[in-house]
Amino acid sequence: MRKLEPGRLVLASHNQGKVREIRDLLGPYGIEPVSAAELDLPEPEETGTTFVDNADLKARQAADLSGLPALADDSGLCVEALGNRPGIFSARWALVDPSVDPGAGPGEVQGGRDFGLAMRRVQEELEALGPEASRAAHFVCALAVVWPDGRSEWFEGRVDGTLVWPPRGDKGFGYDPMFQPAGYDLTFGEMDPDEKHRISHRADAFRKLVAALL
Ligand SMILES: O=c1nc[nH]c2c1ncn2[C@H]1C[C@H](O)[C@@H](COP(=O)(O)OP(=O)(O)OP(=O)(O)O)O1
Ligand SMILES: [Mg+2]
Repeated sequence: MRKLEPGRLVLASHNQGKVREIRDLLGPYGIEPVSAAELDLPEPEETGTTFVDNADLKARQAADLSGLPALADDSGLCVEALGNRPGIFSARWALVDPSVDPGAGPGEVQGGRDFGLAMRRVQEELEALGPEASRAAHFVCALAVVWPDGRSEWFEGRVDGTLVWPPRGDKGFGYDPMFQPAGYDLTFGEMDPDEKHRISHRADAFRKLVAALL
């Protein structure tokens, strides 16, 4: 299997929180990816129906446009009592434009995102199910590496936990303040990055990527 080389990898993500975490996770291996923003790559429409599909399409577009190997991450929060929603729609539930139905379909990803709003949407849907509803949830992360010749490899990770309300902490991004991983008293929003990187869905997927490609 081909190996990743330092200085020759595009990171196909437009989410600054995610880019920071992926740089942290790759740093110990001497890989400093070029970001999609630095190359001025457009943000593709995420038309896939699974995390892996969407990670693949984001990495594929970046590899095609740059001629370099590309890495993408598609991830999200799956709430068990909500039939694993928002799932692949996790970023879209944060869209501020109320004309976008957050569960309806791919929609158009534009405008601001507000994760205070997205977390309230999750909490309101859980409250509507009544006090006995399970608050179990998990994060999923799918990583795709697409080589310039179009071949690809995929790695998936997961972390289980519970949703808390109100949200706590401002260290992470996205839904971190309402997610408390199993076995911990802190939410991801309250944890130092090093601690999150030991247990997160992204770290789990990265361990598999590192074993295969580094
Ligand atoms: O560790 C995490 N902690 C908290 N929230 C998280 C995490 N990981 C994913 N999430 C949520 C928020 C994110 O916005 C969405 C992923 O959506 P996703 O399409 O994969 O990413 P994105 O649109 O933010 O950036 P991009 O597609 O350019 O990589 O799930
Ligand atoms: Mg996205």
